[in-house]
Amino acid sequence: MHDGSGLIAVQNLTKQFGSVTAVQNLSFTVSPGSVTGFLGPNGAGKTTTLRMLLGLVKPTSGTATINGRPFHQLGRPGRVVGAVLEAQGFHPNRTARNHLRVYASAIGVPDAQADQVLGLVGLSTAAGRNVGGFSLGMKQRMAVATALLGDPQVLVLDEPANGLDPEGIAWLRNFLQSFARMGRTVLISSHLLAEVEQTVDQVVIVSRGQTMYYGPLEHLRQQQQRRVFVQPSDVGALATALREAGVQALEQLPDGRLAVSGVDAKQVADTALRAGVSVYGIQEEQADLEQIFFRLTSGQFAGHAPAPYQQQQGGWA
Ligand SMILES: Nc1ncnc2c1ncn2[C@@H]1O[C@H](COP(=O)(O)OP(=O)(O)OP(=O)(O)O)[C@@H](O)[C@H]1O
Repeated sequence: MHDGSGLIAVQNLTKQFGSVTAVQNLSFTVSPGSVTGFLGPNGAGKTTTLRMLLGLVKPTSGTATINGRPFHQLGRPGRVVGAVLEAQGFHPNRTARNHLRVYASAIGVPDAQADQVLGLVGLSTAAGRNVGGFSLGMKQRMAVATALLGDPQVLVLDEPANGLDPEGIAWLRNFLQSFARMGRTVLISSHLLAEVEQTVDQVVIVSRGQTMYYGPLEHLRQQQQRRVFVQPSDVGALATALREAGVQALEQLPDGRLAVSGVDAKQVADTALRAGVSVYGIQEEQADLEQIFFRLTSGQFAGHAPAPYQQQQGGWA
């Protein structure tokens, strides 16, 4: 039973807890048929935003709507949006099936739906087992199953990949992508880009309650300045030729290579050829999304880029 498009719209959303601004003027939309990653480091305001979307926290200003309505105005919200906000408290001595039946009755859907959603998350064979004995990955699947009970148009999951092993992450990815392909809407939060990189179509990256980037992950990658590392026979001559060609972002590395920003390898090689400089090696740097993510979200690095050619050991934070 779906009474709308499944569009999530967050507009100029702000939440102030006393002197703490948890969310500041946040805007984004999530369209049906896509999986959107809601990314940011711990404390960035992700959970607060999702709680406002789900009617659990009142915005200080701005709006968060599903199908154009705030949560409390959705007729039968359990049928419109399924959500998992935190690692769920499961009654350890209750079977998976019974746990789901309790929730099914709470949102007014038939008992049979419990077995239906267990099938969807691959837990049919564990239906009669106590949830207390489930692995973390199985509990995450149970949480997703609970969110699916009302056959919702919109799925909102807070850190669903948290604690999942690679197999669990692969399962989640396939599941969410096929759910979205049915024309439904999926919004998942994570503080780790790598965890959801393969799953999401677009991302909303937040830091300190504000949007840092909103759009397809691929555009983010493309926006980053490329760098070319070149090993020339004469660094000085190539640097001069590149400057004459209008390239200013050059740096000589201690190992004798030249790092050139904002051009591709072909342009550098052509310039070297014209200047009569031999090229012994040339390499284009692949933009590392994880590093881009850290640059966008780490306040520490907000005002300046890190020393360009230092080898990064174990991330930026
Ligand atoms: N009920 C509350 N009272 C006061 N401050 C709060 C409350 N809820 C959240 N905050 C603060 O708002 C900010 C954003 O928190 P939030 O939990 O939304 O971030 P998050 O991005 O979900 O982080 P995490 O990944 O750690 O869950 C933090 O500074 C947090 O301490």
